[in-house]
Amino acid sequence: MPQLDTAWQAWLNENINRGCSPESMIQAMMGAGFDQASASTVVLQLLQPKQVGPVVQAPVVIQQAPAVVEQPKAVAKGNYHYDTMPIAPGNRIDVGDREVKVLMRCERPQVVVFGDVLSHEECDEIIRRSTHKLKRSTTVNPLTGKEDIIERRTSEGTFFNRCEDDFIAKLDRRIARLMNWPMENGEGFQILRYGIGGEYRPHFDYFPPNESGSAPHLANGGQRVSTLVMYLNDVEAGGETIFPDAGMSVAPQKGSAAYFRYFNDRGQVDPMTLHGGAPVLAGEKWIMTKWMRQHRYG
Ligand SMILES: O=C(O)CCC(=O)C(=O)O
Ligand SMILES: [Fe+2]
Repeated sequence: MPQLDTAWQAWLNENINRGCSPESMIQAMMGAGFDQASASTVVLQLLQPKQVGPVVQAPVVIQQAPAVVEQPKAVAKGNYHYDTMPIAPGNRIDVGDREVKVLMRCERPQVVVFGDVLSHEECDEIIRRSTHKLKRSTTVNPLTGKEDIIERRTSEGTFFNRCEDDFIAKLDRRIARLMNWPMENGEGFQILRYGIGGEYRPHFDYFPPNESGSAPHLANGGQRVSTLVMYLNDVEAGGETIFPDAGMSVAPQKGSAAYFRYFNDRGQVDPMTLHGGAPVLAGEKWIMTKWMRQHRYG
């Protein structure tokens, strides 16, 4: 049976935050080799935030929080200090095996839109490698063995561990170079698929400062610093990445990506990076996300 390591922990937290049904998460874990009892216990415990005592003891937390956890500082909108982004200047960025186009830069909040981050073949390959993992998330309730009445999930996801094989390692190297941040500070790639009506409600990618639930996350790698959302297909209608407070949206285009940065050198987090995935109106939407941390992750 696989270990409930930090990658699984991150996966569970992301899916819970996105409102995925417990059945789909348990099913996905069973598909990856966990037995039903372990998967159900972990998922159901995590869904009971009030029971802080026993949940904190749950086996998913494999890292002890260091004595002093760096606390990112929450600042009011407008008080975030915009220091220099690590992204290289210019209209094109050499990332070693490819030239990425810069399509748009915004300074407040810090958002950059890139073209040609992934080739169409690479996008297809990522989807091909993910599809069978997602298929395991069916609507059969593993607790009862019966088909659940479908309450439409708004997205389904899977993960690739950092550098898990040559293909992923090549992408990891390229993305680290583009984000200009150490590859070792990156979480694994998260893949999401949204069907019609699927959305990701506005949220922050950083762990909320001053909330006890952030401590186990911060203990491994520190705060999230920046995000790269890569679009793996063209969406017929809808599915933009929206920044509601900045009045901005990025339309998904196969091979393009949206970068945003929300953690500065002063340890502040930027509330203007509130963002989400708008509902898919026609077709489907596939993305691959990379989150970079302050320190080495994993
Ligand atoms: O679906 C999108 O465009 C946004 C995805 C997102 O916010 C994330 O993966 O953290
Ligand atoms: Fe996000």
